[in-house]
Amino acid sequence: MSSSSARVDLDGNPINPLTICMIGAGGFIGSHLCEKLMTETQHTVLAVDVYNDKIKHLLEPDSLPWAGRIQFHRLNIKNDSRLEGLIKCSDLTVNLAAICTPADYNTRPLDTIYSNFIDALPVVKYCSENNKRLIHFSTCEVYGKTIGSFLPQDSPLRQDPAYYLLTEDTSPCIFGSIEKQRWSYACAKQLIERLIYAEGAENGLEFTIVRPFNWIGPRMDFIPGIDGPSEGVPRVLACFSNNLLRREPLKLVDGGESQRTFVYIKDAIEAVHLMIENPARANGHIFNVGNPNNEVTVRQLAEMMTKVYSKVSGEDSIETPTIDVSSKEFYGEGYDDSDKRIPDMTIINKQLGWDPKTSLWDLLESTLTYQHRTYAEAVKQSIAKPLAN
Ligand SMILES: NC(=O)c1ccc[n+]([C@@H]2O[C@H](COP(=O)([O-])OP(=O)(O)OC[C@H]3O[C@@H](n4cnc5c(N)ncnc54)[C@H](O)[C@@H]3O)[C@@H](O)[C@H]2O)c1
Ligand SMILES: O=c1ccn([C@@H]2O[C@H](COP(=O)(O)OP(=O)(O)O[C@H]3OC[C@](O)(CO)[C@H]3O)[C@@H](O)[C@H]2O)c(=O)[nH]1
Repeated sequence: MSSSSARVDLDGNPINPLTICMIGAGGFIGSHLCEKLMTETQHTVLAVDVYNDKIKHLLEPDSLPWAGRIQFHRLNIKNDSRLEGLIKCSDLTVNLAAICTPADYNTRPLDTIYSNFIDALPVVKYCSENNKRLIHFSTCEVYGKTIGSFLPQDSPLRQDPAYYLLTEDTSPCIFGSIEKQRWSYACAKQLIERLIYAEGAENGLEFTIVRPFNWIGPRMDFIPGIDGPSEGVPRVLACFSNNLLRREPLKLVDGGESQRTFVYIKDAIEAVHLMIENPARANGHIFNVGNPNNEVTVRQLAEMMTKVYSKVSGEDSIETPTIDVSSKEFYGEGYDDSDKRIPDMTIINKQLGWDPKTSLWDLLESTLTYQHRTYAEAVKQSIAKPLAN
């Protein structure tokens, strides 16, 4: 779609081109958000990250239709004095930068806490001091475990949505004990949310907080040994994709009984786009962004991915498609898990009229088609190499 000055917001007001400082623009969500802003709007993006592999296709060649509207700034926000200048010359800052892979939360808790709390502090401060709007990415993990998970297994109350539905302004945040270092991430995210909220209340910071519920799609994380470390453990979509590409059983942590709702990245990006262009409706709000209709256990996810991958690759599935592993074996000491995550969509629907559209089967079909096209050949070669030596 071509962008035009006639575009209007949800209240019929013309949308003026913005300059957006996007921190973490080189990651999974950032790459899709940059793509959306380049192809469908006239906004300019100052893309900040330490990596740019996932947005290279948007940065060059110079003949791209949006050339001049996206600039990459390779900087680490931990220690770079250029950050304040970039925030100052933007209308809006979107902060996506974080360590956000569960394998790191209990094994690198200090890096996790620094990344998700300490490193975000200057971003909040510069936005507040310079009267700049901030959209900050938090997580559904701030809810932790559901109230329902503490009820007896056979309690009929477990079926009552009041005991499991996660609502921005009423649900409690329930984390495990301190030695369960899994919660280092959720706790750091919760504290930065509280700080942003306090900056809004005391100093008038215009903010929106996003709580993503398992956004998945192409370019998520990495395939170990291909475009990431061989021993690295990415999030579940990439772990299972890697197993399917290598024709290995998918590993189900603690029986694969945890439940998740998965939303297609392209649906979720629509929601962020609406937040960017409708500040009067988005400011001061915390938004769940997920797809309550796409709930599965991790075991069901594994089964569905196996079927979809067979369809898109034309390969039969292996004889033993899944195996069970303990969380201690897979993630190490201090891992814990959220039992169930269903987002209440009332607030985002009321404020922005947003609803997710894509079914889990359809989103897996397009994502696994991408995974197969992008990685199958490289994985085959990496498997063949040691044999050839
Ligand atoms: N993908 C999801 O489903 C999901 C769910 C919950 C929360 N989130 C949150 O959304 C945000 C983006 O997630 P994502 O899935 O795109 O993750 P990602 O890891 O793909 O992207 C994060 C990006 O931030 C960059 N970054 C990290 N530290 C940096 C630093 N100090 N300086 C500069 N750049 C830095 C990384 O290089 C990376 O490119 C994170 O804050 C995450 O906690 C995502
Ligand atoms: O090979 C595997 C990998 C994972 N699991 C289990 O799948 C569940 C989901 O895991 P994952 O996608 O890695 O992450 P979480 O949903 O637990 O946490 C994320 O949610 C949002 C975010 O904040 C950022 O993305 C992050 O914290 C889980 O139960 C794993 O144990 C598996 O069985 N096999």
